[in-house]
Amino acid sequence: MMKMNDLIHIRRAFHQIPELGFNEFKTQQLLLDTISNMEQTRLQIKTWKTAVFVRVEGRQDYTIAYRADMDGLPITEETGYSFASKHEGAMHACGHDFHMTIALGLLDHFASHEPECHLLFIFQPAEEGPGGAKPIIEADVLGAWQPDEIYALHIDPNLPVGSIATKPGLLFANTSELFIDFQGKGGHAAYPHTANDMVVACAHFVTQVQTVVARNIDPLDSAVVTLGVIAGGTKQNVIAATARLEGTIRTLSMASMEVVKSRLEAIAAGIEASFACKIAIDYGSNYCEVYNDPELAEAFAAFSKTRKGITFVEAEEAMTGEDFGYFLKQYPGVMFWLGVDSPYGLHDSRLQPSEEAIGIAIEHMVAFLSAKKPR
Ligand SMILES: CC(=O)N[C@@H](CCC[C@H](N)C(=O)O)C(=O)O
Repeated sequence: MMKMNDLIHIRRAFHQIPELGFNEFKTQQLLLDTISNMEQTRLQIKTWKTAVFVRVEGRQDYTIAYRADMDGLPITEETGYSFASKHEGAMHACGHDFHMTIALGLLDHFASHEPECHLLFIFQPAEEGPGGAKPIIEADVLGAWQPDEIYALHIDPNLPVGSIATKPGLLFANTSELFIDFQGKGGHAAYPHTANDMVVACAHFVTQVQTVVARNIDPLDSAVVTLGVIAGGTKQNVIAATARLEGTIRTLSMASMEVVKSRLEAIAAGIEASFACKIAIDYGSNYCEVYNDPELAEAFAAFSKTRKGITFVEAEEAMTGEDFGYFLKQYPGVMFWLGVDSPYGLHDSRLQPSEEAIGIAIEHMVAFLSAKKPR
């Protein structure tokens, strides 16, 4: 059985090897090595691309899945940790090192304590993009291992350690990535009349995008358009022939997603006309909302409220995205936040979640899954 020290060691090992979506090769190997040291009698293991699936045979013919995501982000770490990322320009800045460690702690427990229901652990690649849940479902990778219920957690830096938060129904937003390429005519800085400057066209586009939510979305609904990358040009005295924006759209309803996309396209058409350029919009990968099964979420909340050392918090809807939403479209289940009390937030190069939360989450979910009966 793994001890707390072993789990901290594993979390730090994951932390040092963050890998981007569908490139989680070392991460997959570390998962498999760790799982191979567990009691094997009731385990069945399979892999698909960089994903790992482990089924634990239980007493009742009812399967509860638990999902942990595996990928890191293209962020240069600035935590100052002795166990900081060894992969330059990549970091576990969204807590997936925690998510995997907690899942391993649970798996280790149930490998040597027969669970009431069958358990299915899903170590899923590419949550940050392009998305691993949908391809797993579409390729029917689970086959006969179909879950009856599914659960997952996400660390929450804003909540104190010992907190668990969720809500029935809508928890996270619909998302769409956004990649916008501007193509014009470059030229000499001193001859602007011979070119059409894509830095200026791009700047106009960025400014106009700020009206999309403010002037098209019902204030009682919610939407976000964030442009996280702006790039263009090659030299200070060369007029840029191209520019590129990268971002993401978040909406609580699918109707608002369609409104945002059509407004972006209308703005692009206007900029194309006024700057005599071409603009191509690519929506990359899209995630559906995360919608918790109301009955299961109420039951999970009720259980959490009975647990000593746990403070249950009624969550608000968040504009984060999660491709766990695709699993929840397929199987009833619950996603919840785990308090990790970091002074810096998710996707911050200084994210410092408290490792104390790992043991708390494992204990909580061991108790929950041990008490869980088929519906
Ligand atoms: C929990 C979390 O932070 N998830 C990510 C999901 C990103 C999806 C996709 N790459 C996008 O940017 O739209 C998030 O940023 O919310």
